[in-house]
This record gives sequence, structure tokens and C-alpha cells, in this order.
Amino acid sequence: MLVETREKALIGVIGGSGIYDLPGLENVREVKIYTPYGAPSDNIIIGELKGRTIAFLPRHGRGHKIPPHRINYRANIWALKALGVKWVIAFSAVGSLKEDYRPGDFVLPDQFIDMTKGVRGFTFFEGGIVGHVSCADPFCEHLRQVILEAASQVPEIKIHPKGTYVCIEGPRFSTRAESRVWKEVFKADIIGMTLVPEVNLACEAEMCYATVSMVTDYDVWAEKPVTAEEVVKTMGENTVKAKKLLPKIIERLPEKPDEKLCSCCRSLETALV
Ligand SMILES: CSC[C@H]1O[C@H](OP(=O)(O)O)[C@H](O)[C@@H]1O
Ligand SMILES: Nc1ncnc2[nH]cnc12
Repeated sequence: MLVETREKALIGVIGGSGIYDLPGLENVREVKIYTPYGAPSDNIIIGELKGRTIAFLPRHGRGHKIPPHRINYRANIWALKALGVKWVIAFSAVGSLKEDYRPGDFVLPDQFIDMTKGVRGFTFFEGGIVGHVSCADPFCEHLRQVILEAASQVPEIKIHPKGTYVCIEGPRFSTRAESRVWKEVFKADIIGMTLVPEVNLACEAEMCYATVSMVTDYDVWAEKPVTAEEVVKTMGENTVKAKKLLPKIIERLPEKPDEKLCSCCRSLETALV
């Protein structure tokens, strides 16, 4: 049973590696949310940006304490839903599997491949009610278009409008052989460790979700294999751009999604058995 909170927010922002706060938020308050799945990654920071109420959650917790396979994705999405969030804008550091998706570029994935190992809590439907949500187009097309338009207003940002994100279990990076499979057999474009099951759970919770993937490295298929140190360094530069992008997205978001562009908030209409 979803218990709604007194605090309300229309827009949820999930910060990835390198994004642990949102400067510019006004009237900031911090709320602790209890969920049937336990605690979210951190307390949720609520505040106003461009006149809209935002709920911000750092995916790995402040201080980056939670590795990708230990993130309580269900609690995170549940907490945002309990706050009334309809739009979820997620940020992620990713490796590139393609020469022309360069470190520093942004990508707006439209597809993913799930290579996680099944140990993450990946669904709200554990029995009792059985639900199979459609995942053919896993990201909110309306939100993707708003983000693309917003990014076109920030000259420093080069954004690729499409991409397939392969999600590995982590926390280790891929071997060269694995990376070749993702790149040459799967033909994926980018790689990370956190998109799944965050995107699936948002879909089950009937929320509009899109992720801004920020390229930090060329994974391990290029000459010099990726290191966490390299990711963090490039992420510092990407974060500056992400923080310029966010207000431009916020000011363009309507109260409600356009039903012609997305059906995220009706995803359960055809899912329940
Ligand atoms: C710090 S390197 C690997 C780490 O960075 C990405 O996290 P996020 O998607 O939250 O930005 C990647 O998925 C790994 O979890
Ligand atoms: N090369 C990579 N593989 C997996 N996750 C990443 N996050 C950032 N770079 C990555």
C-alpha cells in the first residue's frame, strides 16, 4: 500500500556518480521516507527550482557510499512516487562503446540491454497481483523531447538523441572480451551499471522516466582501459554541464505528460493479469 507523504513534488531528479547535490534549489528541506522495501539511498532533498518543486535523490547516497548492485532501487522509486513525482530525470556516468560518442558528450538513451545478474530487486510485482509492463520503448518520449530541446539551449552540450545502454552488474568494469561483445555483437552504444532496474520500476510505478547519460570514458575496448579515477575526473566536467541543463529542462516541463507522446502514466492499463 502506497502511503503518500505530506510533502509533494512533481519532478524527481536522481543524481548519479558526481551529482550529490543540486545548487540553486530554494527553500530546501530534507525528508526521510520509509518504504516497504527499506530505506532509499539517502534522505530526499526537496526544494524549488524555476518555481517548481523538485525532489532530489543521489542514487549512491551522499558521499557515494552505495555500489550499483546494492542500491535499493525499489525504495528509491517508491519514495519518489510517494512524494507524488510524475517526471523522473535521472543522470548517469557511462562508458562509450562507439568512437564518436566521446568523453564529455551526453547521450539520451532510447533502448537498453539488461546484463545484470538478477540479484537486484527489479519489480514491484512479486505475486498476489501479477503485472507484466511493456518495455518495448522503455523511456518517456515526451520527457526525452523536452530534454533534447533544453540541451539545444546549452552551447557546451553535445547530445546524441539516441543510444542503447547496456547495463552490467558491476561493480567491476568489463573484461576486453565482454566489451567486444557489447560493442560488436550487441551493437550497444554506451555502458553503465545503474539504469536497470531503475527504469523498469519507474515504468511499473507509472512515472515518466528518462536518463541523461554522460560519457566519461571509452570503456576497455580502446587502448587504455577505464578506471574509476578517470570516470570521476571526467564526471567533474560533465557535472558542470548537467547543472546548467537541469533548469532548462525544468522550465520546459508541463504539469502533465502529452498523451500523444507517451503512455507512461497508464502503463498498468494493459499490464495486469
Ligand atoms: C564511478 S564509476 C562507475 C559507476 O558510475 C556510474 O554510476 P551512475 O550511473 O550512478 O552515474 C556507473 O553506472 C557505475 O555505477
Ligand atoms: N566503462 C564503464 N562501464 C560501466 N560503467 C561505467 N560508468 C562509467 N563508465 C563505465
